[in-house]
Amino acid sequence: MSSSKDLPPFPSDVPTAPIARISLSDLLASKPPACASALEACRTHGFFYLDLTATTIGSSLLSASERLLQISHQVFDHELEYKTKHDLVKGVSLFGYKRAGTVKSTDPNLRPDTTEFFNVAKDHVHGVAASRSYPSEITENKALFQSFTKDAHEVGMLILGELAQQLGVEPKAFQDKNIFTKPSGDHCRLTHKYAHVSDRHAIGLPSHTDFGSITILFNWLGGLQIQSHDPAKAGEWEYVKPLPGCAVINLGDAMVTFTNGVLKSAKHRVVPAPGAQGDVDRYSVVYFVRPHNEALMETCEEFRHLGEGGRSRGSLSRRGGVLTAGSG
Ligand SMILES: O=C(O)CCC(=O)C(=O)O
Ligand SMILES: [Fe+2]
Repeated sequence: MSSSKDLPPFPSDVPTAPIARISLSDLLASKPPACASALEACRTHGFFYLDLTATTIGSSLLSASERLLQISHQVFDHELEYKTKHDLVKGVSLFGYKRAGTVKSTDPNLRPDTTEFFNVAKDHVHGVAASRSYPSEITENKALFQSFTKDAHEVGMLILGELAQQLGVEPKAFQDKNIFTKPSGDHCRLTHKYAHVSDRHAIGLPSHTDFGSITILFNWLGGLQIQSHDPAKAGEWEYVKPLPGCAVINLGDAMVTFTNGVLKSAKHRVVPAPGAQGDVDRYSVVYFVRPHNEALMETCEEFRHLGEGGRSRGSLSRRGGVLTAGSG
C-alpha cells in the first residue's frame, strides 16, 4: 500500500455503529449543539467522530497522521530482530515496541493478538524526560512527532474543557489532570496489524478500554468495533467505519473515575477489516491523553454525591498514601 488513497472501500452492506459526528470547528466556536452532542456521546457510547476539516489545527493533524502512516510502513517493515531491540518492558515502561502475539488475560478466549505497535512517549519527544531508544524513522522525524502530540493534546484539552462546561463543573477540572508539560504516560502509538487472508477470525486487539482520559485515533481501514447500545442487539459488536477527514475520539477509564461513571469508557476491539479490506495490512495512529503522573485518580468533588466515590481502574500507583496516575 503506497498511500491511504489506494485502499479497498469499506463494504456498503456491513452494519456500523451509530456514533455521532461532531465538528471541531463548531467545538472551537463553543456552538451549543456541538457541545451538547459531545456530552451526549460521552455519556452513552463514550465514542464519537471528530470532523477535523475546516480548522487549522485539524488540518495539520490530518496531514501529520498521513505522514505518520508512511513512517509506520517503514518502521514495521524492519526485521523483527531490529524492532525487538526497542522492546517495551512490561511493568516497567509503556514506551517502545510490543510485538504481535500477546495474550491479554482479560480476553475470555485467550487468543494471541495480531497487532504490533510502537508507543512513542510525549515526554521523550518534548524533552520532559530522558528518552529511550526508538527506530531511526522515529528519531529522525522528531519534529513531526512533536507537532502531532502537541496538536492532538490540544484537541483533547479542548474536548475536556467543553465537557467540564457542559457538566457545569470547574472549567479546568479535567484539563488540570492532563497537563502537557508535566511527566505523564501521554503517547503516540503506531499500530500495524497483518492482513489475515486465511484467518478471518484472528483478533487484532482483544476487547479493552483505554486507561487514560481521551484517545484520538486515526485509522484508514475498518476493524475497530464497539458494542451496540441498542437493547435489541444485546451488546453485539459493531464496526466503527473510518470516515475521511475525521478522527475517532473515545474516553478512557480515567474519565470514568473523575466523573464517578457519568462519562463512559466503552469497550472496543480490533478484528480483521470487513470485505476486501481484510486482505491488506492495517495501520492506525493514536494519541493517548493520560493524566499526568501526579494527578490524583479520584472522583472530582462535584460527582462524589453520586455514591461510591473515587472508583479507579487500571494500573495506578500510590504516592504518600494517595492514588496518582504515575506508573511508579
Ligand atoms: O487501531 C484501532 O483502530 C484501535 C486501536 C486501539 O484501540 C488502541 O490502540 O488502544
Ligand atoms: Fe484502545
